[in-house]
Amino acid sequence: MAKPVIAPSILSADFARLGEEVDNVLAAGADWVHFDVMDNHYVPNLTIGPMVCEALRKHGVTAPIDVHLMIQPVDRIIPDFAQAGATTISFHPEASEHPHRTIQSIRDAGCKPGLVFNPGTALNHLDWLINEVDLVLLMSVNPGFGGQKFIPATLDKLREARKRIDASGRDIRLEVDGGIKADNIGSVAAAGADTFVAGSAIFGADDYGQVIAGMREEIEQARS
Ligand SMILES: O=C(CO)[C@H](O)[C@H](O)COP(=O)(O)O
Repeated sequence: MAKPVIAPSILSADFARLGEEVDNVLAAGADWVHFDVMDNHYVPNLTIGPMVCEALRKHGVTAPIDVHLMIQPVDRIIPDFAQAGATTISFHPEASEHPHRTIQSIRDAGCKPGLVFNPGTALNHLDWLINEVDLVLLMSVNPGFGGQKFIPATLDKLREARKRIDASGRDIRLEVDGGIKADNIGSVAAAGADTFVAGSAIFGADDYGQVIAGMREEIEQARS
């Protein structure tokens, strides 16, 4: 099983102090920075774009920046995010007219492509795209807002995604996002996730390091 990755979602960070918040969460043991891009069209909320990603790189962030596009259309912003320093770029296949082409353009831009599935979206897009992606992200809440409750049916979906990834024989991360806390991260790890996005559980705590360490312990226990 791949090394667990904890990716705090900056959606729940204090945007007035974003650079400092990201520095603090990485110093507290986070592996990646999860970067939620919302357009008030594909999802009913509006957040941040490539300029903020570039600003984090200029600030000195060297950790992987895991961009989750909740936007429609998808394609035209990809080169800008690559230029801005994105590491992975994930998108919702139903938001792209040509998901295979979108994946190709993410790779051509020098980033790792990922596919994202909403709670109500079947995994069928993996049938013909699993060999093209480096990451599969299952949403465990409906996208658009932090601080929502984890949807338990995600556990069965994670098991299904894990089977498909293992059968592919490829090195693909299985990421989960939405309502992840220390008290459910063990069950999502046991269901096959290896990459864990958490926003409010981390940025809402006084001690980021304590929450991240607690999450790691739960993951290790679930794997042992
Ligand atoms: O993509 C998202 C919402 O669309 C967020 O990353 C996600 O909800 C994380 O926040 P929390 O851990 O508070 O649920």
